Amino acid sequence: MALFGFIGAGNMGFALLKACYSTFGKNELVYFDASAQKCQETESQLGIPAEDSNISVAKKCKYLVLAVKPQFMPEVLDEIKDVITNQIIISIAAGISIDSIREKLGFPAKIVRAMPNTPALIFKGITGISYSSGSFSDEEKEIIGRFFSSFGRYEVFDEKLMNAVTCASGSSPAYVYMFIEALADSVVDLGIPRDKAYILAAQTVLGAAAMVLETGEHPGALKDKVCSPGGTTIAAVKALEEHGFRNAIMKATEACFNRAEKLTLKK
Ligand SMILES: NC(=O)C1=CN([C@@H]2O[C@H](COP(=O)(O)OP(=O)(O)OC[C@H]3O[C@@H](n4cnc5c(N)ncnc54)[C@H](O)[C@@H]3O)[C@@H](O)[C@H]2O)C=CC1
Ligand SMILES: O=C(O)[C@@H]1CCC=N1
Repeated sequence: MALFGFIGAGNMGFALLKACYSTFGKNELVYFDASAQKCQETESQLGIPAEDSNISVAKKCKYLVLAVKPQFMPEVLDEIKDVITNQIIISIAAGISIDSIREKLGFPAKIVRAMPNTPALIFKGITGISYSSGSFSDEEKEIIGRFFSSFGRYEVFDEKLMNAVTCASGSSPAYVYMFIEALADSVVDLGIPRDKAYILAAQTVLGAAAMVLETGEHPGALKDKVCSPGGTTIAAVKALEEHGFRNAIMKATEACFNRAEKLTLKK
């Protein structure tokens, strides 16, 4: 019997498997992916052979991580529902509510709904989590906490905020990469070599993010300290405002949230 079982070893499933491997060890992990290639890749990287089915994974673990796309959740839940007894389900699927999972399973299993992000692959993720009703023991909460800490930080939210969390944790790395790409392209245009452009842009994002987290100062105050009167930065800030920079981010969040709301499992 292993502590953790994974159904799905794609982008996120593999990242979480890898972190779990480092924290809990290979004897505490079982997994299966419908793609034989994913199973082979995971075995070659972690040295753990895949199980032969989702059922086998579900039967052999206490904490069952569902890491398939939201569209595949109904078929996976149908497949495993007869072997779920006291396992705790950890779902990372965008938009899929705790109630809709319980409805598919046919009973009120203990569920943790979570929204991690891809920096989990290098143990620098941020995950929003939400506990279902049902009493989680202190030991279960401790193991769940260690699991989510194994690939970065985590924060607990009321489930009604999980689609909003998705906009700021799960999806937002994509826009940060777009920002880095655009900033790098713009300085390549000014003659900076491309490799150095990515270093300048990415290290700036890393450093600015660390300033927010480590100083506790308001992001606006930190921005003001960069903007010398009549200087270069305020000229750039003015151009960003003229082009709707902040509004573009807010519109992105609105679109992300609306999509998450639409993904909820149909009965
Ligand atoms: N990619 C991301 O940045 C994030 C993704 N998520 C969530 O994680 C989940 C997985 O997303 P990704 O890893 O990006 O997708 P992915 O497509 O990379 O991985 C999903 C894996 O599930 C496997 N799979 C499909 N049907 C299956 C079945 N019936 N049984 C077993 N395995 C099956 C696929 O072969 C694939 O390897 C999604 O629900 C997504 O909403 C959450 C946070 C961030
Ligand atoms: O784009 C998606 O639907 C998934 C969920 C959050 C990040 N990737």
